[in-house]
Formats: sequence, structure tokens, C-alpha cells
Amino acid sequence: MTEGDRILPFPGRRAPGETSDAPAIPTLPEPAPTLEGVVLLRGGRRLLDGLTLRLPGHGITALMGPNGAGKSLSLRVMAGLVRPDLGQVRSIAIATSLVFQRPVLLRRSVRANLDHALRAARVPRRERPGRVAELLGLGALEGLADQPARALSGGEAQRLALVRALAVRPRLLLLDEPTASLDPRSTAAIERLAARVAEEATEVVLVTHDPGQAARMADRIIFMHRGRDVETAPAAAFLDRPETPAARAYLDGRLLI
Ligand SMILES: Nc1ncnc2c1ncn2[C@@H]1O[C@H](COP(=O)(O)OP(=O)(O)OP(=O)(O)O)[C@@H](O)[C@H]1O
Repeated sequence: MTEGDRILPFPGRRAPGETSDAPAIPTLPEPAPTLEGVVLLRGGRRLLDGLTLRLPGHGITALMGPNGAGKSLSLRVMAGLVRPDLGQVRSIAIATSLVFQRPVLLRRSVRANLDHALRAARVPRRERPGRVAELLGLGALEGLADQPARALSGGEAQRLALVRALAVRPRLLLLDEPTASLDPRSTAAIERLAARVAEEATEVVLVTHDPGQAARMADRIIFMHRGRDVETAPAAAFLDRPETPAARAYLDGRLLI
């Protein structure tokens, strides 16, 4: 992804600082694909079937689609954890972090989890305490720094997983149903954190089944079905007026894989 991709606004959105009187900035025709024609075969099934995902380089994109559509697999391909059988993946894995629905944490303190991630990201030892403090603050975890991570509540653990994912200062943060098992307050905390991260130049891809969450958070939505990208649209337009029959059926609760 070039720097040029990163500063262009979504179609219909204003650039930061642009007032309503300012001339509209020309929009990108279409961002270059992050995944292009990706096919993933397992046991004779095409789990991803020619998937092309175009990420604009900024903001929050929600991936929606029924169970089994291939959303999690596509995040894993983007993160470099799964290699596709066919198709292109732009080399973004190094600058990409993935957060799962159920946080995977070390059986050590909150502080040690963050320090470990910073060490793995090759942050020099003298810089680590400052970065740990910064991440604790971002996740509102200061008071829990010396607690064992396994003693955290679900919401606290997910906040830790999210700020830990920022240790590498990723350009792309992949969130796989990060609030699926959280209460409304913890969900709001994760949403605020993700929105803040996206404002600070890390692009976010969020898998969600919750149209309310997509409406609150996403700039645009990519709807997947049967391993394919079926529809891409600005979030409000997609949620109000999905164009494809499959997306309409999904939003009405009628679509199975
Ligand atoms: N390692 C694997 N081997 C074989 N099949 C797999 C593997 N991983 C996933 N699948 C299958 O691939 C399909 C897509 O799975 P994926 O987890 O990406 O779906 P999803 O869209 O994220 O669904 P959900 O909304 O339920 O999380 C499913 O049918 C799943 O059973």
C-alpha cells in the first residue's frame, strides 16, 4: 500500500480538516486489492473462492457475512497465518496484527504480556517501560498492571489483547469479532479504543455480525458469502439499502451459508 493510498478519503467523506466550503478532493476510483483472486482449498472444498478485498488504507472496514462465509479465514490470510492455494496477497503481514474473539494471553502479569510483545517487536529495552505505560493507559489498564492476565474479566482481557496488538505499531489491525462475548460497557470500551486506533493512522478491519456495531464503527462494509466478496459499499448505504439479494437476506436474518 502506498502512502498515496493512505491519505485519500473514502468516496463521499471529507478529508481531515476539510470544511464544508472546501472543494471536494477527488476520490480514488478503487483501492488496489489487498487480497486478489484468493482461493483456499481444504478437503476438496473451496473455502475462499476467488476472494478480492480492496482496503482503502485507512479507516474502519467491517467484514460481514453468514457463519462459514470465510471472514476469519480471510483475516488469517491477510495476517500471513494461512497461505492461499491461488491468488495474490500484498505483503502486509509484517505490519499487521490480529486480535481474536477469545483473547490469547500469556499466563503472566498484564505488564509482562505487554513487555513480551514489545520485546518480540524488537523495541529496545530502555524504551519498553515507557511504551508499556503508554499501552496500559490506552487500554485503561493502569490499575491492573500487576494482576495475572488470567484473572482479568473478559472485557479487560480483550482490552489487553487489543493494546498488546498495537505493540508492533501495525499499519493494519485485524479484529475478529472482538466484542462477541462482551457486555455493552466492555463492548463500548473496545469500540472506542478501535476507533481511536483508526484515527491514529492504523487501518482497521473488523469482523462483526452486529449491524449496530457496523453502523457505529465502520466507514464501509464488505459483505462476504461462500468465500467470495459479494458487495462493497459505504456502511450507511449497505445497512439501509443492500444491493444484492444475499446481503438483503443476511440483514433480514434469512441467509445461511
Ligand atoms: N483449517 C480448516 N480446515 C478445513 N475447513 C476449515 C478450516 N478453517 C475453516 N474451515 C471452514 O471454512 C469455512 C469458513 O470458515 P471461517 O471461520 O472463515 O468462517 P466465518 O465467516 O469467519 O464464520 P463465523 O461467522 O461462523 O465465524 C467454514 O465452513 C469452516 O468450517
